[in-house]
Amino acid sequence: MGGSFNPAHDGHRHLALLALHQLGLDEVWWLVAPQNPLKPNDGMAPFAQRLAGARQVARHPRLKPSDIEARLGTRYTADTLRALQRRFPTRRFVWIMGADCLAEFARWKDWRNIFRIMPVAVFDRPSYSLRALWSLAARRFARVRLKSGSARGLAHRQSPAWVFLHTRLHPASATQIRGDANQDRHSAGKPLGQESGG
Ligand SMILES: Nc1ncnc2c1ncn2[C@@H]1O[C@H](COP(=O)(O)OP(=O)(O)OP(=O)(O)O)[C@@H](O)[C@H]1O
Ligand SMILES: O=C(O)c1ccc[n+]([C@@H]2O[C@H](COP(=O)([O-])O)[C@@H](O)[C@H]2O)c1
Repeated sequence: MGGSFNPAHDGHRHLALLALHQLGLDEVWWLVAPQNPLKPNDGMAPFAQRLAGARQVARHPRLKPSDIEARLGTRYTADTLRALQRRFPTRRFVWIMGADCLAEFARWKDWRNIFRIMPVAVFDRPSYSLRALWSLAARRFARVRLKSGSARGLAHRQSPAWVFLHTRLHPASATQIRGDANQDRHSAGKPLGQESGG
């Protein structure tokens, strides 16, 4: 699974543990993205800080935050996944993401080929399931969507193949955490009693 992890939070851990168990994986690698090509650089914490945060949140021997995307020198997921397969030819990979990513997948570079490079597992996330399932990507690849009962063997399927898993939801979001932190900083600068509102 890839992410900005700006910052890492329990929603990432929730997603990774669901993927580990429901897909029957050996490990879940957290590819800390040097820079999401669709997100502004502004407000993005330094890479080392985001990686350190991911390591603190993961706290599990089989969840592996990694700087490999920075070392591979790739920025787009399609390039990263091809490079991973070249570097680890005997491993079987699954690309894991939350429903919000599927909802906007058609904006990613070479997104059709991501489905062809390796199997994809999408996990539900509060308020995104309808948008994800009606997205261009979901409709375009509807014929190769597997039933959720096939999730366990997904890593061994021929791509394109993907699943959408309706699972327990986790409300955490980095946008909200950054918003709360800004609010706290803002309130801290105000006289007592004026922390919220005007
Ligand atoms: N609460 C969650 N439930 C399920 N998946 C999640 C959750 N939070 C993040 N993810 C997934 O983790 C991956 C990395 O997410 P990311 O680092 O962008 O966190 P985020 O909370 O979505 O950040 P932001 O709000 O800045 O977009 C993505 O695939 C995203 O869909
Ligand atoms: O390849 C792309 O065009 C692309 C566009 C948007 C996001 N991504 C990747 O999707 C992952 C999730 O990104 P984010 O910022 O939502 O956590 C992360 O690995 C990004 O590099 C990739």
